[in-house]
Amino acid sequence: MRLIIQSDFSNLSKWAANYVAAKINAAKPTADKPFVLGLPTGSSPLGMYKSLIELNKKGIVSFENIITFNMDEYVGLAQNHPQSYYTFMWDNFFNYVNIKKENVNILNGNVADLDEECAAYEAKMKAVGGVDLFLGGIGPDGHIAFNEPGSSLSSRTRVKTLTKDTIIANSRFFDNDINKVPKTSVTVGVGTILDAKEVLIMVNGHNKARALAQAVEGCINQMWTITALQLHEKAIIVCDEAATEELKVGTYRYFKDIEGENLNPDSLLRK
Ligand SMILES: N[C@@H]1[C@@H](O)[C@H](O)[C@@H](COP(=O)(O)O)O[C@@H]1O
Repeated sequence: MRLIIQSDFSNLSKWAANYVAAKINAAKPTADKPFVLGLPTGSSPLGMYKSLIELNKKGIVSFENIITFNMDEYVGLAQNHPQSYYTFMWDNFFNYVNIKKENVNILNGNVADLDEECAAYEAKMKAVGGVDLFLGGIGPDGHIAFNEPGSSLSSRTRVKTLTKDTIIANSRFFDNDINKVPKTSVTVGVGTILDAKEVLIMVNGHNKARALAQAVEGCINQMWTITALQLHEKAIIVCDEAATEELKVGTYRYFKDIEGENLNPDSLLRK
């Protein structure tokens, strides 16, 4: 696993966006050979989406031949609800880049048969050749997508009940009222994420420090589902200084030293 430590959220976001753009450009996607991205919601990826929109406007990266699969969605929230992940994605990213609507995939949490929806999502990912790069954030309890503590590390796309911690954390988007937060979600599994050719996770802020320490220094275990990333052959975590608070000094220095010039976001687009 690589750990890229950036000074702040702005540089973390720029690094992640430049990495994504460089990967897309290196793959030279076409209509017949599209590049497949896995995408998250939440506050962690917001800066990256802004940077990608800028790169797209400047002609540095195109989303014309990109297929996307979002990680998760609430169950029972109308698609046009301001807090649905569908609305989030169109408001914060898709409306501002040259992506084709038919190439966007987001789980529908309003269908009668959610199990069928989840199975079809997995099948579609496979049909397009699998995810090339899965992007993500993590919850303060180390959950990835909505794979809450105790989720199987080989889980696939399915319905998940949200924990009290997540409901409380996400109530900030629902007038701070936990009763308004949906109690269940549909989410890709840990196994689904591990199947991607590459995984890039963004972690920022003090409230993620314990989760980051578990992810990098902890043992692989189902109570911190992000630790499964240690099993992936090409995993990167990009974080800010605030999130490193619980890392050992030696771990922090090790990754700073080993990444050297790679820490400069501009170096990614020069290659
Ligand atoms: N399902 C999402 C996760 O995919 C996300 O990583 C997490 C952290 O959100 P934030 O980035 O806002 O801290 O929130 C939710 O639970």
